[in-house]
Amino acid sequence: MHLSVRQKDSLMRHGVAISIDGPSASGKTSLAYALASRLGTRVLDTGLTYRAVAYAASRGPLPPDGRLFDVLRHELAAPGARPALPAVVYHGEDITDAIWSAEVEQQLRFISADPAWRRDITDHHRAIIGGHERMIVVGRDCATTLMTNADCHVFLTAMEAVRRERRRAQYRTQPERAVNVGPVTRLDDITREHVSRQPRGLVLDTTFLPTPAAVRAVLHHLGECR
Ligand SMILES: Nc1ncnc2c1ncn2[C@@H]1O[C@H](COP(=O)(O)OP(=O)(O)OP(=O)(O)O)[C@@H](O)[C@H]1O
Ligand SMILES: Nc1ccn([C@@H]2O[C@H](COP(=O)(O)O)[C@@H](O)[C@H]2O)c(=O)n1
Repeated sequence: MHLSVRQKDSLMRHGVAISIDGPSASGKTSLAYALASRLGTRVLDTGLTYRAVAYAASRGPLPPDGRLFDVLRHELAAPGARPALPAVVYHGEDITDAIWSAEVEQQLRFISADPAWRRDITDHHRAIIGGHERMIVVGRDCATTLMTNADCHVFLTAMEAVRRERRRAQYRTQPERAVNVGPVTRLDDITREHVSRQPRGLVLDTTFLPTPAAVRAVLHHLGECR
């Protein structure tokens, strides 16, 4: 399951566009950063924008129509080794840690269920991707909406109990973080179906598949798609 040196060289020279979708704690972020460091590709973690908007909503009235993204900045993760989470800034304040609070988690439900917010956030992501088309985009509707022309669409899944345990272990040392891991949602099902029908689609169950093995599977798949 390895790319030849020539294939890897070509991927790094020309860049690669990958969408990664899946339910919470299926391993999307881990896979994205591991691939990014192998391929020198930038990462857009769309969940951070949803969290940032939820944070802004929890802080009081939002700026008038269309102005939110003037004051909310969400950096792409630069190529290279796995960075700390990319900085998210609201009104000049670093909210990178604050977006993981229980309060934000509660607001998230309303933001992600609201079609108007989904549209505005999607437009914002499209504007970011417009300037860097060769990148890894991670989230919930990336294959269906944001990166329909990716070189490879990945959908990760894993048993709910395993995802829940991963998150519990991850946050054992960060009790202030309150991230819900629930059942697979309807949006997850739609995206999974979509990815499984794509010639460039790859559905991986990470229940017993460590991240390095998932990286190898994606690289192998990329090699076959190109
Ligand atoms: N393939 C894997 N096998 C075992 N543990 C994993 C795997 N992938 C990720 N993990 C662990 O599971 C936890 C959640 O991983 P990660 O943040 O990558 O998931 P995610 O799908 O991006 O979650 P979310 O959508 O909620 O942000 C982390 O502690 C990570 O180390
Ligand atoms: N493309 C996306 C990304 C995220 N969401 C919603 O935001 C929540 C936070 O995302 P995490 O990846 O940090 O867990 C997530 O639970 C979704 O509700 C989304 O709808 N679409």
